[in-house]
Amino acid sequence: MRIDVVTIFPGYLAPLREALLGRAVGTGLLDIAVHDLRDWTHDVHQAVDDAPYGGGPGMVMRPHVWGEALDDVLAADPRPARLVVPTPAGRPFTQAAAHAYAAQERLVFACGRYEGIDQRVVDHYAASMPVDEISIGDYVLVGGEVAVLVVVEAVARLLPGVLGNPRSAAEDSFSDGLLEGPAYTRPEVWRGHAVPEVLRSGNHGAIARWRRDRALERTAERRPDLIAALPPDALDEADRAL
Ligand SMILES: Nc1cc(-c2ccc3ccn(Cc4ccccc4)c3c2)n[nH]1
Repeated sequence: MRIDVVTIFPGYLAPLREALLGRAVGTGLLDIAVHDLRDWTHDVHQAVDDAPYGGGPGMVMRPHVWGEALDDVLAADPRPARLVVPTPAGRPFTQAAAHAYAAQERLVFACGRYEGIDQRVVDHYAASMPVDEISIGDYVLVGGEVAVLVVVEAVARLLPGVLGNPRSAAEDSFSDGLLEGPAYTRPEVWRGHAVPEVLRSGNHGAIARWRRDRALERTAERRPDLIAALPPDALDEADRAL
């Protein structure tokens, strides 16, 4: 998979070169290119923003610089691409979206700053390619870069060979629609807190049941919306007895 990121703060994307993702890039599983939007400005001030039409606070990113940048970035590789634009007003980015993105040959991320990017940029490219405006949560960031780090990590970990242990991607949170339950490791007792007995019993049936019960309890308590969204046949009799 090829990933391009266009931003006025390329340094913000440095973490993509670290650890797991860094190795994925090094082994050719992932090809990441970060581009400085200001490379496509022509004025001495390298202006990328201007006052919003209709008034209002802050500045908006000008369409023509984005158009020149995205035209060049898209033309640099023949693979079909999906343009992803983080914004507070976007559709929620979910694990399902991460799986959909992991199946893409190429993702191009446009990182806005200020009050966002002139809407005509999204409208223009949406006429010739898939474009997603996405939100990573109901809180307001200062720009799109952190959202891109989140999305790239969530997607890259699903790519075969990126994670050391492929099982965990298939069985992690949200894969069965529930939150992950509690996890424990040595020592058996830490500051007076013992590991739940069942986890040391070797009884795999009881362990699976206990883990499912803890995941159901946690999900019902913290994310009742996920319980409500489960398909009717998702909960068995033992689940309902909880
Ligand atoms: N989930 C999520 C995404 C963002 C996000 C993404 C891109 C940008 C570009 C500029 N801003 C700042 C901004 C503040 C207020 C209104 C509009 C834009 C961004 C915020 N915040 N929260």
